[in-house]
Amino acid sequence: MNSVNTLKIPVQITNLQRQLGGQTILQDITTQVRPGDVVGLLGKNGSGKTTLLETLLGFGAPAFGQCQLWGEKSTELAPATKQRIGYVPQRDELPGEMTPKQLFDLYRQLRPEWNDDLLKQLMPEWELSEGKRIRRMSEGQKQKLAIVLAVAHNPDLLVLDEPVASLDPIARRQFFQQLMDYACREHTAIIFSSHIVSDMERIVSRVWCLQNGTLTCDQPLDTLYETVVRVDYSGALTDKAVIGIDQILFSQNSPHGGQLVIKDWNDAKREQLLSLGASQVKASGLSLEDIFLYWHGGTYAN
Ligand SMILES: Nc1ncnc2c1ncn2[C@@H]1O[C@H](COP(=O)(O)OP(=O)(O)OP(=O)(O)O)[C@@H](O)[C@H]1O
Repeated sequence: MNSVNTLKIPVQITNLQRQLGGQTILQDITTQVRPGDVVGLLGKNGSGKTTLLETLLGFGAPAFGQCQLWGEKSTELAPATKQRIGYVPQRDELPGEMTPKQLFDLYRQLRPEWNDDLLKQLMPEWELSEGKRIRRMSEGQKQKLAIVLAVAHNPDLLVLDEPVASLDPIARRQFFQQLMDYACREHTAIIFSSHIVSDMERIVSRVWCLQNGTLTCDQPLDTLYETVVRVDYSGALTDKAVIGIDQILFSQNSPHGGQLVIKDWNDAKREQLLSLGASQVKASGLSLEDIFLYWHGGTYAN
């Protein structure tokens, strides 16, 4: 890739390995995020999501490989490049003794692209008061304020680590609607992690899935829907025969028929099933939540 191209790519991660406390937390991650991409980062507790988001933002150096934002090494970003980023950390890092108004006054000085119009729209929409001390706010109110602060300077890259964990269902819906409007309007690259997969499904264009620090899925959401499917079939397919089919995430077989969940579903796999003795092969789509559950072993999937 030439340097002109990397300048246009908000996030480029190459062969990333990160170690913490002598342990390898992230390994072999190579991926990128382009302008307008909305990436949903999924993974079980402890799979490395926060570590990945913090590393790509330059809060800590990789043991191997690198993260670049618009062609600059994340750990050595120029001040002007930092201004292009909005970040909502997983833990509340707001100064409790300040009010939102005092914070806004401060940020307005520091951030040239500060957007007071957006603030005027978001504060009442989210029922936030400018004069209330932050330490007196509820967790959800603080989370909303952190989101407002992250978007109010019109960033080109927005990174949100569990941004909706404390929000009520109405606020969550509002947040996703606003994020969607924002992404369409500004062509901003967005990466966010969440355990609420059904919400994520409404908005993401791409899915990253981390398993023990490895990116095992990095695909457009549409591709996932098309290629990870539940297959119902009639006929006697033995467990032994099923083992010969690549990328099976789940299987339940009886002498009369059965059900499989398969990755990378395509016509060749359909033919393979037919040649093994299956008939009436019918593939149907899955929700992102079910895809995620099957991807992790399927124990609790429907
Ligand atoms: N400073 C640290 N030193 C050693 N290990 C750490 C440190 N920070 C995190 N880890 C470990 O790294 C792994 C990944 O943690 P991380 O917080 O990135 O996971 P996560 O996917 O964000 O989890 P969750 O969904 O619970 O927020 C965990 O096993 C955690 O214990």
